[in-house]
Amino acid sequence: DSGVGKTCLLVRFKDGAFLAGSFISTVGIDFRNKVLNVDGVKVKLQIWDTAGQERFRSVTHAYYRDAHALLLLYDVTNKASFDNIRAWLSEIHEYAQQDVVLMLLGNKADASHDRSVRREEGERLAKEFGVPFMETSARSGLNVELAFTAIAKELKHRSMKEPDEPKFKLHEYVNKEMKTAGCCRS
Ligand SMILES: Nc1nc2c(ncn2[C@@H]2O[C@H](COP(=O)(O)OP(=O)(O)OP(=O)(O)O)[C@@H](O)[C@H]2O)c(=O)[nH]1
Repeated sequence: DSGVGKTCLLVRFKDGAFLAGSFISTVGIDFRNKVLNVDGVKVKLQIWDTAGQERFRSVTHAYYRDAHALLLLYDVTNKASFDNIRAWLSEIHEYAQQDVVLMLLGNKADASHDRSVRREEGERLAKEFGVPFMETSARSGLNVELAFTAIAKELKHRSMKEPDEPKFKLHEYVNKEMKTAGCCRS
């Protein structure tokens, strides 16, 4: 949805900074590239930042088809954005590739006073749909690197398919990383 923090999350990942100040809603679509080193291999991520506003829906639909991965965000301070996740998931099933890598993110985890969606609710929804889940914060940086790195690892493993290499398991990787970091790394 609009305002959940998609642009801020991407800017935090790309530039390591938080876009404070007034909220400038994305018009249509935007993108940023970032090159990551994944286990000694350079992986270039081209990350599309969609507009959450309803009036841009037809523009954003066009980009689902070519996406290798989708990060689906809601805002933990905005219950409606959480409730809308089911509708976004059905859009994804309609427009995206069947084997698209999906991850559910509950953003603005820093905003504890305004929280209206508990972490357990996010976990439950993610489990229901079989997608990895974590809470993030573009403001504090919580789990931002982890979310994008996990996606990059999955995409790298899919594209390289080394015969002797064990299959990368995104779910397990995310759960393990969250546990070792006590779920709260920035
Ligand atoms: N507290 C807090 N505020 C955040 C966080 N991420 C984004 N915001 C604020 O939420 C507002 C919206 O952020 P954007 O990143 O522009 O939202 P968006 O999802 O890209 O919105 P659209 O472009 O309209 O789809 C801004 O005022 C941000 O400062 C966060 O992690 N914590």
